[in-house]
Amino acid sequence: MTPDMPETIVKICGLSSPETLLAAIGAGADMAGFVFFEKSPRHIDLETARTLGLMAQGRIAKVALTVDAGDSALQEIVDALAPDMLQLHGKESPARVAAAKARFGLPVIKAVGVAAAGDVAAAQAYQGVADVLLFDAKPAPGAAVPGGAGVAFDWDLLRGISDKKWMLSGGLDAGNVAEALRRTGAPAVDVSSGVERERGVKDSALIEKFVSAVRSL
Ligand SMILES: O=C(O)c1ccccc1NCC(=O)[C@H](O)[C@H](O)COP(=O)(O)O
Repeated sequence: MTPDMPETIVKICGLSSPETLLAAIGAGADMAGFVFFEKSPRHIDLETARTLGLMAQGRIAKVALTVDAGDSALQEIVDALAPDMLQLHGKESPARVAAAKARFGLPVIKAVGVAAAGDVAAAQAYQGVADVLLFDAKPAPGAAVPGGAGVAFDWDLLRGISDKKWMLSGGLDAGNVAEALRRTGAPAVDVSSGVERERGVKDSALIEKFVSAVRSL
C-alpha cells in the first residue's frame, strides 16, 4: 500500500446481530450499514439499533440506511444509533438530501439505481450535495424493497468516473469483487446479499472472506 494507492473502503450493509457486527469489525471492514426499512429482512428496530450502535462506537463507521424517511423517523434513528453517516436509499431529491444533511449535521451517502448510462449521468444532480454516491443495481419496477437484491449491473457503465467519492454496490461477493474493482476502479465497495447464508441472514465467515478478497488485491 502506498499513499498513491489508498485502501479500498469496504462497507458491510444490513448487519443486524452482535455476532456479525463483530465479524465485520474483526475482519477490518470500514463501514457497517444498518437498515431501517420495515419491508426489508434486514430491518432493525430502535432497541437493536441502540445495542449495536454502542458495540460499534469508535470501532467502525456506522451508516443508518433509510428509504424516503421523514425528519421525525430520522431523528429517532439518529438518537438510537448515533450514526456517522446517513444513507438515503429511496427517491430522495437533491433538495431533500441537502435538507437532511443540514438538519442532522451528518454526511450523506445517496444511493443511485443504475440500469443504463442515463442513470449514471442523472446522478450528477447530487454532485456537491451528497458526500458520497453509491451506485447500486436499479430495483425492478414495483419492487417492495429498493436494495439488497444481490443483483449486479453492467459495471462498464461506470467507466470514466473520475470523482473519488463513490461506492460500487449490487451483487458483489468474494468471488467477483476483484473483477469489479479492476473494471471500475471503485474507491469503495458495499455488499449485503453476498455475505449472507440466506436472504437477510449474515454469515461471519462470508464477511471475513469478502473483506479478505478486497484486502488481498
Ligand atoms: O439491504 C436491504 O434490505 C435494503 C433495503 C432497502 C433499501 C436498501 C437496502 N440495501 C441497500 C444496500 O446498501 C445494499 O448493500 C446494496 O443494495 C447491495 O445489496 P446486494 O446486492 O444484496 O449486495
